[in-house]
This record gives sequence, structure tokens and C-alpha cells, in this order.
Amino acid sequence: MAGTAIEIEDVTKRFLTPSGDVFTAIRDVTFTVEPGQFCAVVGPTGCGKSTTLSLVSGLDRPSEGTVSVDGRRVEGITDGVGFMFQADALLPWKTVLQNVALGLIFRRVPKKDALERARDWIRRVGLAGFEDRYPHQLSGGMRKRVAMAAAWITEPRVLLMDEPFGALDVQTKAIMSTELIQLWEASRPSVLFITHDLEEAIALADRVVVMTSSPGAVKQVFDIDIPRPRGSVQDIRFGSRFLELHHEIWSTLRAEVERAYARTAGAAA
Ligand SMILES: Nc1ncnc2c1ncn2[C@@H]1O[C@H](COP(=O)(O)OP(=O)(O)OP(=O)(O)O)[C@@H](O)[C@H]1O
Repeated sequence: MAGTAIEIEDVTKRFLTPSGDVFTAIRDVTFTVEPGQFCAVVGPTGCGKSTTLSLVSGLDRPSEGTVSVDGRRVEGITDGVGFMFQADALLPWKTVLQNVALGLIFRRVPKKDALERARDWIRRVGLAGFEDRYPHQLSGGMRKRVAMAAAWITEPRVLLMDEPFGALDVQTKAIMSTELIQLWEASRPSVLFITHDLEEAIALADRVVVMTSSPGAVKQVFDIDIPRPRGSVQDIRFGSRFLELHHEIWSTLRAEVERAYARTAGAAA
């Protein structure tokens, strides 16, 4: 399941506001996620990160420009694309086993095979013994593991993630991030990962795209040359190259965060 390229070219997205005005969320956004690359997008709140992701997912269409996956223009939900969002997309009335198997059952894999593969994925994410639990009987970190197994079981070539660990406490987030890189390093789907957290972006990604404050445009793209396998996310953060990159990228991102903050603070005054 090698990853495939994601190409975003000159993409602008406008929305019609409830008062009938046209609002430009992102403007002339161009960047590429190479096959098998882990690309993180950072930027201040409201700069259009989630909007960009929804255009790649096919849930929404650009007003101008094109989005392609594997050389084909995205015109709807694309096969081979998996998702993970901040809110768990687990069905509360289904067990862990049934939730993990769901993607295969939707793809008409025979039930016996689907359940067998689901058991294997549940074991890989460290939840063996919890197959018959329901989502409300799990901790936040365990629910994320179920979501990760459910996303990975279909062997996606592209994985779209929007702050998947945003709601977790700091320690659980670090553990889950380390598990995510291990899974990704083993199979290398192309990943587009949206986050507020620059440390998380540098620790995980090969490429970090910094967006400007609204309307979002690409401010700068950084290649992250920290070698792989990277090991534990907690340890990566103390490496000298990590600290250099953090300093460099933060000096670019900071002005945008401050601009976005000044705008909202101004609006609140
Ligand atoms: N359907 C919509 N209709 C109108 N405006 C929208 C719509 N969806 C998003 N927007 C606006 O587009 C802008 C970008 O939103 P988006 O959610 O993409 O930002 P973001 O960078 O992901 O923000 P955050 O980091 O806070 O999650 C925001 O001002 C938002 O209000």
C-alpha cells in the first residue's frame, strides 16, 4: 500500500456567509505531498487548514484551481483515502471489533475475513482483550487507538488527519503520536496532517507547510531532515536539529499567529 501524490494547485475557496457576503477562506494555495510523504500543515486559527483538507477529501470543491490525488482530479470521495479527525468517528452502538471491521464490511470483504483482520489490527494497536467493549467503555486514548485501527485496516494510500490527537492530554498525545509514526513508517501512505501544534508537526512530518493568517495562503514550505526511524516523539523534541527547525519555523509562523490574534482581539474589543 504505497502512498500516492496529493497535488493542490492554485486553489481558492470562497464561501457565501449567512449575510450574503463572499468570504475567501483560502487563496491561491499550491503545494504537493509526494508519494509516501508525511506532510503537516500549520497556521493560525481560521486560516483555512480544515478547508484545505476537506477539498482533498472530496467533501467540498474548490472555487478555483485543482486538487488531484494520484494524478486524478478530486471530484468526490476518492477510493483509497482514509480519515482521522479530532472527534472520534466511532459508532457508539457497535463494539470495538465491529467498529474496526466496518471499513472492510462496507467494501464487501466477507464478514469472517473482516473480523479476523480487525482482531489483528486491534492487537497491533495494543487493544487485545477489548474487542467486545463499546466506545463509551474506553478512555480517550483507547478510542483513538480504535480509530487508528479503523483507518489503517483498509490500507489507505492517502490518510487525511485533522488534529486527530487534539483532544488528548499531553502524555497520551505523545504516546499516540509515536504509535502513529511507527504505523506510518511500516507502510508509508501519503499523509496530510493538520495541526495547531508546531512541535507535533516537526516531530512527525517530512514536510511542514506554514499558512498565512486568513485568507490562508502558503507562506513557506520546510523540509524536515530529521532522520527516520525517529523513535519516541518525546525524545525527538530534545534533538539539536529539532530545536533548530523549531526556531526557524516558529519565526515564520509567529507573525501569522500574532496577526490572527490581533484581528480577533480587535473584533472582541
Ligand atoms: N461552510 C462555511 N461557510 C462559511 N465560512 C466557512 C465555512 N467553512 C469554513 N468557513 C470559514 O473559513 C475560514 C477557515 O476555516 P477553517 O476551519 O478551514 O480554518 P482552520 O485553519 O482549520 O481553523 P482552526 O485552526 O481554528 O480549526 C474560517 O473563517 C471559517 O469561519
